[in-house]
Amino acid sequence: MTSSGPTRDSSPFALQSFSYGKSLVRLLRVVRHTPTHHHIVEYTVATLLSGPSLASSYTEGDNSLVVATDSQKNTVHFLAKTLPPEEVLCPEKFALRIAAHFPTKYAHIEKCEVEVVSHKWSRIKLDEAGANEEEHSFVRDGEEKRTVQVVAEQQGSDKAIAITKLQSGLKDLLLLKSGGSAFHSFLRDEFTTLREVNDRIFSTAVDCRYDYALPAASSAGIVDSLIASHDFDGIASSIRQSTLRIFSHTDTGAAAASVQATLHLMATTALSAPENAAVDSIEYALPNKHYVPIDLKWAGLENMKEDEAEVFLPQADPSGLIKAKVGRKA
Ligand SMILES: O=c1[nH]c(=O)c2[nH]c(=O)[nH]c2[nH]1
Repeated sequence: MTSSGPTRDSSPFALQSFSYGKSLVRLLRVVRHTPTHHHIVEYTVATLLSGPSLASSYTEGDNSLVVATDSQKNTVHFLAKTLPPEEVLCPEKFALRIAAHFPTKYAHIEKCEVEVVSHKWSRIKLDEAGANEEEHSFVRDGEEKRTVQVVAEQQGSDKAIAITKLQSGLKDLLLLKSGGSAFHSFLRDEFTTLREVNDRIFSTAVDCRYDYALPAASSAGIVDSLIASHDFDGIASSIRQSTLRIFSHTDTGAAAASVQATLHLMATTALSAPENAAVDSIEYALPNKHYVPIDLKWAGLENMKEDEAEVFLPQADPSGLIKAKVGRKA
């Protein structure tokens, strides 16, 4: 292919940043522990590659160093088939292996960014006590997802691999409490119409991300050592549980004053748990999905007192959005 544009030297423009890859790579992996007892994971994966020598693919139409996005997709599927089952079943371990693969295999790929989204499949439980767990039958019991973002980069003259980002998360976890949430004593001026409430509905879709502490420098076997030394599934479950606990139990006191205060308690509780010591910082984005009492005065019915109302209108938009990141002090 010939380039029709000006050459790099004569161009008044500079390529300032670039990366390319495949998004929405989907897969389901079945692990057959026995012919009938299975584990499954369903992932949506994205890869993004970059490195200075790939600039010519943009500026000169030179594809000679381009690892095709189709090949990136094939690599994800190959690793899903060939990695040890315990690594594929854990989204963090799978993302680390994919991210390290590209800058390890290709000397000119300096950086790989990977995102893995894990969709929820739970083993079907047919009796209340959960004793009767189906061996290879699963249910999509909610839209919540685990997420992982990893960045692997070559460092130094020996191009050793460093992991410069390992961020896990939880998103689309839809929660609602029908009481035990307040919002009052906020700034009032000529723009204020909101009534103060001591009790209201609080609903949110939790978006939570947490960063793992990482060694500053690259080191041989960094991915192996991260995989061996972290209980990623245990940490994900601890953070999910503490998020649910704070959401449910924060009915009174300072942490119940607002979504802001509840969010802060969620974050500090997660960081305080000894099992989460490997987590450096945690951030939440909590929409405040509004439900407003419906006026039924036309029928002679009182339904407008926030703590006595029984029929509410879910509001599609707008919603509040409360965000914060909390880290450990140095
Ligand atoms: O918890 C809340 N925080 C706010 O900042 C806010 N603003 C608002 O209108 N409602 C709420 N609720």
